[in-house]
Amino acid sequence: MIIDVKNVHKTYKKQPVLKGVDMQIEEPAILALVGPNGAGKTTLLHCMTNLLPIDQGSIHLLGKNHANPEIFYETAYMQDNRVLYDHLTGYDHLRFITQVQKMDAARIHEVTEQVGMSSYVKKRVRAYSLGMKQHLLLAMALINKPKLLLMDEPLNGLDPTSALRVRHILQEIAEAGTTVVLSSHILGEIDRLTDTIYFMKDGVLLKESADQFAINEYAIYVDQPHAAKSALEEMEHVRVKDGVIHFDESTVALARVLDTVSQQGLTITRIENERIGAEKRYRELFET
Ligand SMILES: Nc1ncnc2c1ncn2[C@@H]1O[C@H](COP(=O)(O)OP(=O)(O)OP(=O)(O)O)[C@@H](O)[C@H]1O
Repeated sequence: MIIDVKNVHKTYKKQPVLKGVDMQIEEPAILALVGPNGAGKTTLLHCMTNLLPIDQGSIHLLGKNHANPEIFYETAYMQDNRVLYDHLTGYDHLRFITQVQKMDAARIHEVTEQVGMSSYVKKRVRAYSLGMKQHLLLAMALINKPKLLLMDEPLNGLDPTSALRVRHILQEIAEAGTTVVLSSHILGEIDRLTDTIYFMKDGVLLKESADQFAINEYAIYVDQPHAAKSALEEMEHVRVKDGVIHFDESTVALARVLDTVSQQGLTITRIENERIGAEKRYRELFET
């Protein structure tokens, strides 16, 4: 089993945070950990990697007890940037890991190219932006080619190009057999990465598959926005805003909207389609 978390409890002083968490992963996959601030996501990741002791339950990663330090030859944990040392360079951080893990230093060059930080790897971390620090943390997490990669908010502070690059890297390593667990508040990005979401609510994990709640949201742009409004505003579940026709495919058939548009003699100039899953379910679970 890749991840076997059983009935884990964790209380800080008198505040219970994890109240019987279970997570069993048998096949390589990308899994998202989602929940509001303070729900306990970081606490769970810290417990999984044994940075925090658990009060009750058991945790095994890649078949080994999580207290066995050998797990770090095959597991990586990308934490937030407080683990970085300002006065050291990115290279120093990576070199330290290759030395401890007895890896060839040539791997540093490979991984810095992969995450796109070659131009500043020799600069001190104090001169890094938030996004540059995220790149370094990612390089540190990937350098030992982990079979299991745990990531706390890896998309924080990334510009759209970097976020795209990270998404591609995660998809690539997942296809090659690495299991990735990432916590994130960027729900649109989660929808692009995975269908398997663990929502953390009231100290336990609810496993959900986006297949069951995702919707296909369409936005159709036409050449005569005013005509679109009068032709479609009567249609149930269709909204026309600023001349753009919006609807969710589970409530209105695409063909029906397209027929109406063409009957009115309108020309479609653009169609956008977005899968919305994590965000919709998040609202149902946490904003009631
Ligand atoms: N060292 C600590 N001592 C006491 N309480 C703590 C400690 N660390 C976290 N907590 C509390 O535990 C709860 C869960 O915190 P945690 O950081 O795990 O949440 P999170 O889901 O990762 O939140 P975020 O999305 O804001 O990162 C919070 O109420 C927090 O105040």
